[in-house]
Amino acid sequence: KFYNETMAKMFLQFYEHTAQVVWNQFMEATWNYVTNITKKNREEMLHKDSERSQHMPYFGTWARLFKISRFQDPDMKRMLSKLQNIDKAVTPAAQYNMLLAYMETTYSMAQVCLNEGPCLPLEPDLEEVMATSRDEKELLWAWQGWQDAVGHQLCITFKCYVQLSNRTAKLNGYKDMGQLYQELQPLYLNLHTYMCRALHRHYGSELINLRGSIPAHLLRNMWAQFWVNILDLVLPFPKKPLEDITKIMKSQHWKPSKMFERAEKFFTSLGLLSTPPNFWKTSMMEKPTDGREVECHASAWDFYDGKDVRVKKCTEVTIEDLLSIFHQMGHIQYFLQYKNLSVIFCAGANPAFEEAVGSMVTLSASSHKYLLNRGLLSHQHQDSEEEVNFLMGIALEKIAFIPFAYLMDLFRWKVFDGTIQKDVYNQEWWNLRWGGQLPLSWCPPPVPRTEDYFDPGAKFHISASVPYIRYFISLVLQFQFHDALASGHVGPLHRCDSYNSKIAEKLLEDVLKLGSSKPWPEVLQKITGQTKVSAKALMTYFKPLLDWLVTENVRQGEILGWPDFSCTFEEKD
Ligand SMILES: O=C(CCC(O)(O)[C@H](Cc1ccccc1)NC(=O)c1ccccc1)N[C@@H](Cc1ccccc1)C(=O)O
Ligand SMILES: [Zn+2]
Repeated sequence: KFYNETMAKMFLQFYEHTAQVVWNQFMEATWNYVTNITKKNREEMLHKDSERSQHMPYFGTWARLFKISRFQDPDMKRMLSKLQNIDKAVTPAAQYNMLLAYMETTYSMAQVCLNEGPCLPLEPDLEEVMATSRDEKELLWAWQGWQDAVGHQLCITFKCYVQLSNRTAKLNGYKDMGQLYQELQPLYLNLHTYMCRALHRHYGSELINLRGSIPAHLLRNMWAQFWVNILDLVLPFPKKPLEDITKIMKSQHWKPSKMFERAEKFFTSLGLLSTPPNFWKTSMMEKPTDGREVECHASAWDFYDGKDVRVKKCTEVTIEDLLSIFHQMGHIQYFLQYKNLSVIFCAGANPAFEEAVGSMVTLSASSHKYLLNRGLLSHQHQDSEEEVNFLMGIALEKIAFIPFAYLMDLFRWKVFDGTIQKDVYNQEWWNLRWGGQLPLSWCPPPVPRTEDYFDPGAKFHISASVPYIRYFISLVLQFQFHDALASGHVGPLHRCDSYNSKIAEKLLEDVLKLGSSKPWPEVLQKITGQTKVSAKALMTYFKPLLDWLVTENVRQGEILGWPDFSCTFEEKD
């Protein structure tokens, strides 16, 4: 075993230089593929991927020769220990990477064809139908079409992917998630109970059984993960509807570039960094119209050369996409802040931090104050009833998301640890979603689903094998960050807008610059003063809504608690 620090320093510098080149080339090749899906670009990406997959274990093995317990320098110790575990992150098998590419491409290219006439892709067409259609049959057509289009093709492939994955189930980290999930239950349960009654009023009892589930296609989101598009059906005070920001954006002739400029301006208003000039040339901000096939799911890209950062998004002019752009610019801000660190530390304190930075900013950007100042709202003030309506809108995006984000990786961990066998993937997915032992989101499939389909694959992160628990933790974390930044703010948390806040700058800058060079509890403490993720700030934010919901549910004589699972899973006929 080596343990002299000079040797280790040279080793790390050698790793640093080679890793930067390998990662930059891999990102470039992957970018070329996802923004122009062709056979040639796929082969080039897979070639660079295999180089990356070999580079990691090679240095991982070498790093294990160092006895880090003998070292003094904490950064050196942390770098070497990260390197010693680096090859666990990638599966070298080439056919594994080919499967991944195939699944992700299948998702991105899937379309639903009308009997006679065009075939519709997910973005923007099917998502538009799901978000805006008021015709239950049309919603069902789009929902079923998409599940079948992707689920059918991935059914076999996903089984092979699981076979090849050497992922060990990370159930251990799971226990404290369960604790967080329990903490949020009262909020979710009250919201769900209220939603059932409100939707029952609208759709009638043939579609909504009063004490239980809401069919997945009625929530106006392809995955029933956000319910904000049915706000008009469940508005607590219907006489005081919220202004339609998408309509206002369109009437003001917003363009995608303006949406990106506004998001960037928010970060610079906090004294954070602006994007480099090439960002505006190299990013893909709209779906190409030259016939290229692209992967539309939004993402932010770091090319590990300290200057090339990009966003890829098929932007539509809607408030949902504006907030999504804030989320992407949060990733970009992290890239810019940690760019001078060793490539080993060029990541967020943990994956949930990466997701929480941008989402935290959307909390300010969704505030009445920010939108009013930006000319996106005209009503000067909100009375208490309008405030409840506002909080309902945010809750349909953030609270409805809780069970979905929780079960996405609960499902995958059960698949990887063998609890869920491959002959019942689809049935177990739907059981988790609306039946079973955990009170989850109760959104059953509107039509019977069989094992000829793999419906989880209809969600990007399953097809692209992107972990999801990061979004569940980010949901709690973003409110904790928002609350920390609001420390100078007077008034309720949901009215806080950190735009131009100098306190925010102080808190955020030091933290983002740390990348993953420090243990995340230490980083959390720097922002919030606590070392634990806590749902307290989230519950404070929604307190006025929860009070209203409890009163309303009691008034309606609701019996809280699990609905009767009268509708059992339809056996395959
Ligand atoms: O998927 C996203 C946004 C895309 C992303 O920014 O999280 C993206 C996902 C992705 C895409 C391709 C490969 C890997 C991950 N993540 C990034 O662009 C990213 C993440 C970490 C570091 C750098 C970039 N949001 C989730 C959940 C969500 C999050 C926030 C608000 C609403 C909804 C969803 O839509 O279901
Ligand atoms: Zn993200």
